[in-house]
Amino acid sequence: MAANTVTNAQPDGHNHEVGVALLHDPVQNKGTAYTREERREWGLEGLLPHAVETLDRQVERVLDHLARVKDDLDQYSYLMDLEARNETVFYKAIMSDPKRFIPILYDPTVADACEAFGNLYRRPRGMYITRHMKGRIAEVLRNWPEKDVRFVCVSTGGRILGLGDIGANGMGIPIGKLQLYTACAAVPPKGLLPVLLDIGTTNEHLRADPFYLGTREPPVPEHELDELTEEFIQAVNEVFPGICVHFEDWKGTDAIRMLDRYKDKVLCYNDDIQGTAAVALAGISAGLKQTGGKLQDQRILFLGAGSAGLGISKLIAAELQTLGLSQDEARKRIRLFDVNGLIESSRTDLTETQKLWAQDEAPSKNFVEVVDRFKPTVLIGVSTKAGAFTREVIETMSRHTARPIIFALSNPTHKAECTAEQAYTYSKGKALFAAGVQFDEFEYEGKTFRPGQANNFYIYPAIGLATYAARPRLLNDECFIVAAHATADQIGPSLQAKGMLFPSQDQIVETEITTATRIVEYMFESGLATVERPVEIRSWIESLLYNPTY
Ligand SMILES: O=C([O-])CC(=O)C(=O)O
Ligand SMILES: [Mg+2]
Repeated sequence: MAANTVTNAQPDGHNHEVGVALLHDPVQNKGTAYTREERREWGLEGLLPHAVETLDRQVERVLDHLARVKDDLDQYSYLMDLEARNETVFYKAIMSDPKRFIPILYDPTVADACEAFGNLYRRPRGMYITRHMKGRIAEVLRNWPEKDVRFVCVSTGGRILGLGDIGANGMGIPIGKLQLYTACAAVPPKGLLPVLLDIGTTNEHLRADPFYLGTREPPVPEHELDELTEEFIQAVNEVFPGICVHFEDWKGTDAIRMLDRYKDKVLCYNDDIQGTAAVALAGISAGLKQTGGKLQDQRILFLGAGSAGLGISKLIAAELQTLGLSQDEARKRIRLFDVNGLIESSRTDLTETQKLWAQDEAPSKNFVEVVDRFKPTVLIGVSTKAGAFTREVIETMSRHTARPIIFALSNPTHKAECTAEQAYTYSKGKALFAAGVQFDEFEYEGKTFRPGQANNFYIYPAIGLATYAARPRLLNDECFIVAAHATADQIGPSLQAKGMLFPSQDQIVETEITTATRIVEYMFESGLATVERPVEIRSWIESLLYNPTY
């Protein structure tokens, strides 16, 4: 019995479990791949079936099983269990076919997983920090077994995808986002920590649900959230020095406030603001390469003026200023329209950030009228209003512009402002279209259209890999602009000919390494990096990558 509980110290200082404990450690476990010698050495004899398998055979079994599971959410659950048993097989399987597995691990399936979080729950993952731990957050973080944590992805659950406030059910998002650091950019999974900052929820339905696993209280007031976040930021930096904080899916106003407060003080970023902005900029740049237009000549209209819309506007304006426009001129190229109508200077309900975008012009609550008046060449939906890009909206836009660029970014699928089919049909095949989720190819009048997926997963894993390698002091907007251009530059002539706005997902790891290389070059040039500059950046980055193998 004793052999099953003792651990053996390894030369690297880590303990090598033995016996059943070894089979229950997902990082070390090799399952049926243990050789006969290893089985003898680690007390595993009799605990495994006879066959000794290769990693490839183990992966084949997983793929064979998944091919027979019809329901995406069942596939998701199977994969989560696999990760909890054997991390190597899990990553090897999903990295063997990222295009197939991104929609399972992540958007749109992760949306269903979050909504059913309390029902699907099997075992804890990541950390849950609540208001009750106030004053003791550092102590609580020390319960995490890994000491060299490099990224914490933290959500309050306050605005999960387009689903609104789902409180602690939102934990699926930090988990999924960090899995994509590894699946899309080969960032080693060991130092990735998902955190749900459980501040309560406005969602009364969930608070009354017997299976709900979060605090059943309304959210803490703003000043208390700010205190809790301040303590959290200090604590993660104290317990895990050099950590990068990735903010994800906070309520919009909280997201903007926290990013403004921390971006110049600690290593952090907000994926919904900066990652989404960069992917939108990448898509617009790629679209303009196809239409031959220039960014400074575009008129860009947003439906939705929350953290994503404001983040994209800010990044586009920053880019326009580098092209020579004044701040004023840059802002004039952009309009935002939200639930209360056009953002213009007579509005009295605007936040400080929204006011920056208010022009002196006639108020309007009619979106089609604004489309007709402003004549956008680029239309971006970040509203969570499914179907808001109606036939009338798209037809009106198409009357004024030869190749309308239309991005329906709200997700999951049932929140998108329009479908690919609608964008192509209403624009009579003229639209360059992308959505936050992947829509199928669509055939219109004999031509096949390939919708893009304008999702921040093209950006944040590369930002993660660059940060992992260069350990920058801070991340600034320029890092995201570099990421956007690096992404757009990877759509070669053959992809452009097919109307593609984003690189193919089949080679996503290669793509993101290329993007990360450009970001790291910028980090060295700008003095953000804190490590010594290697002679050859790309091969150095490649030497740091996670490779799922035994
Ligand atoms: O997760 C995604 O697909 C994009 C995203 O960050 C969000 O919608 O909050
Ligand atoms: Mg998000």
